[in-house]
Amino acid sequence: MACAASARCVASWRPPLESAALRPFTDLRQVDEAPLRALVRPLLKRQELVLAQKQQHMPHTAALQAACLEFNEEMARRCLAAVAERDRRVLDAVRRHGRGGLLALQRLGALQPPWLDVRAAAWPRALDELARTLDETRPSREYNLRSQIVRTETDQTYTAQRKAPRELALREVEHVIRREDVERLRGGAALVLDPQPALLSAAQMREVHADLKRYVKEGGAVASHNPCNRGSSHGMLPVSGAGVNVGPATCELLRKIAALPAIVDSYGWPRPLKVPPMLQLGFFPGGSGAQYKIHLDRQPGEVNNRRELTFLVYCNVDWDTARCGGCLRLHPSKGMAIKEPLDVEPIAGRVVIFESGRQLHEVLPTKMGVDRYALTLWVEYDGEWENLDSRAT
Ligand SMILES: O=C(O)CCC(=O)C(=O)O
Ligand SMILES: [Fe+2]
Repeated sequence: MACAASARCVASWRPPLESAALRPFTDLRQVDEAPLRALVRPLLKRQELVLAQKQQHMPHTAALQAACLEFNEEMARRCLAAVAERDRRVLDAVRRHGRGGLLALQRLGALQPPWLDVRAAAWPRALDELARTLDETRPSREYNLRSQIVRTETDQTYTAQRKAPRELALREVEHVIRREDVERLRGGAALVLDPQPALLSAAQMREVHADLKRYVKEGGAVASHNPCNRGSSHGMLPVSGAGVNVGPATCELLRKIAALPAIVDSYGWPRPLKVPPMLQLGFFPGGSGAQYKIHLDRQPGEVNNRRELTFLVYCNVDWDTARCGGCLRLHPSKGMAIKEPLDVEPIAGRVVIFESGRQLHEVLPTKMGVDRYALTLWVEYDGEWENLDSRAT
C-alpha cells in the first residue's frame, strides 16, 4: 500500500512553480559559491609559498601541516562569512515579508528547520526560532560548504596523488596477509597479525623507533585538539619516505605498509581502494595518561571522509603492557565479528587491520614512562562521497 501511495506521489510531483510571488525569495536558497571557488586556487598557491618559507626552519611535514592549517583557517573564515551573510538575507526577507516570507521560503525548500511552526498563532516566535537555529547550525553548514568547495576544486590533484593498491604491490610483504585473513576481514573481523618473517628485523625496528622519537622531538607531531584524544600528538609521514628526516629502515617500513592494501585488493575487496600519499604517526607520551576514547575512524554521514580500511603498525620495541598500558581495545560493533572487547598489545611489528567505518575502537591510557608509537594508514574508498553510507554492507 505504502509503495503504491508513494509511487503515485512521485509520479504526480512537480517542482514548485516559482511564481512572481516566490521569485524575490529564490536567490536566498543558496550561498554564492563563485567567489569562494575563485579563492581556492590563489590560496593553494599561497600555501605553497608558506610551505617553502616554513621549510627553511622546521621539518617538512610540520611545515606542511602548518601551511594546511593556514589554508583551512582562511577558507573557513570566508565560508563562515558567506553562510552568515546568507542567513542575514534570509532573516531580513522574513522580517520584511512577515509570515508570508517564511512560508515562501519553506515552499522553496530553503529553510531549516523543517519542523518550524509557521501558523499565524506561532508568529513571531517562529522568527526567533529560525534566527536561533540558523545561528546554531552555522558552523556545521560552514564545514560542509568548505569541504564541498575545496574538494571540487582540488579533485584532480587529490586523485592524481592517490595510487591504486596494485601499483604499490611488493613481493616482500605478500606473506603478511593470507586469503583466509581477507575472507575474515570481509566477514567483519578485525585482523591482528604478527607476520613471520616480520616486516622488519629487530635491529631495523629499533632504528625506526629511534627515528620516530627524534621526529617527534623535532616537532613533527602536533598535540591533538580532539577532546576524545586527549594528551596524544600526531604527524603525517609520506608513504614514499621522501623529504622527511628519517633513515632507511623507516622508509622501508613506510613503503611496506603502503603495499599491504594491494594484498587485500588481490584477494578481493568489495569496493575499489586507494592508498593516500601520507600515513599518520600517532604519539602517546608515556605516563601522561594519553588515550583515545572509543570511536570509529569514519562516522556515519561524514561528508569528506572516505576511510574504508584502517591499517595500524606498532613500533613499540620492548613494550610491557602490564607496566605501560596503551592497549588498542576493539569493541563489539554492529555487524562485526568481535562479540567481547578485545585488548591488543601495541608491540613492535604487529599489524592490525579493520573496517574504518564499522569497527569501534579505543586506545587505553598509557601509564608509566614509555612512549607509544603507532603508524596508521587509512585506505580510502575510491568512489563518490554520496555512495559511502548508503552502500550495501
Ligand atoms: O594507536 C592506535 O592504536 C589507534 C589510533 C586510532 O585509533 C586513530 O588514530 O584513529
Ligand atoms: Fe581510530
